[in-house]
Amino acid sequence: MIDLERLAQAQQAIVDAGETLYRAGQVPATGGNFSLRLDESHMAVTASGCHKGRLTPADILVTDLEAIPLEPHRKPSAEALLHGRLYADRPRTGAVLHTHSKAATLLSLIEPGKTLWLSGYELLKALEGVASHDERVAIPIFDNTQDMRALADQVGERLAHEASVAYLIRGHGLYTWATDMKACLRQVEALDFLFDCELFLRR
Ligand SMILES: CSCCC(=O)C(=O)COP(=O)(O)O
Ligand SMILES: [Zn+2]
Repeated sequence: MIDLERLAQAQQAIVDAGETLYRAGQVPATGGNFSLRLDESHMAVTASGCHKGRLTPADILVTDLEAIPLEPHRKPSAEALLHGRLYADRPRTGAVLHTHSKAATLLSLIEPGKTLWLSGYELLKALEGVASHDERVAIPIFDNTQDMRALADQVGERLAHEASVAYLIRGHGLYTWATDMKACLRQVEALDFLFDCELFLRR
C-alpha cells in the first residue's frame, strides 16, 4: 500500500528539484529524470518526455524497482530502471537525480578512460561519505546505449565492487544518488562545479 501523503510530498519535492535544476542549466530540452524512494519496493519517478523544469505533481508516477508502473497506462522515464536498480542495490538511498549538463556531457566525452578521478578539491566534501579534499573520488563512466536493461546490469555489477555516489554516461549525463533530495541536489551542484574545474584544467 502506497502512503499517499508521502507520495504527495515526494511529488512536490521532485517538482521543486526540476525547477532548480532547469534554472541551473542541468536539464535542457526534456533531458534528465528524477526519483524519490517511497518504500522498500516503490519509487516516485518522473514520466517520460516531460519538460523537467515545468513539472506538475501529475507528471510524477509510482513504479516498482523494476520500473513497472502501478497504473499500467502511465509511462515512466525511459531510464527509470537505472533509478530502480540504485534503490534495489542500496537500501539507504532515498533520492536519485539524472542531469544533462554541458560539463558532464563534455567531460565524459573527452575522458578516454572508464573512470573520472577527482581529488584535491575542498568541494568533494559536499559528497556523502567524503571527509577530506585529499580523498581520491572515482566517478565510473559507462558508454551510452539505448538498452537500459543492459546498462542497469553493467552499472549494478561495477558498483558492487566500487564505492561511489555518482556515475557518468558518456556524451549523455550524470547519475547521482543520496539519502535524501537535499543531499542529492547538493551533489549535483558540487559535481558540476568539479566537472567545470576539470574541463578548465584540461584545456
Ligand atoms: C531529449 S533527452 C533524451 C532522453 C534522456 O536522456 C532523458 O534523460 C530523458 O528521458 P525521459 O524518458 O526520462 O524523459
Ligand atoms: Zn538522460
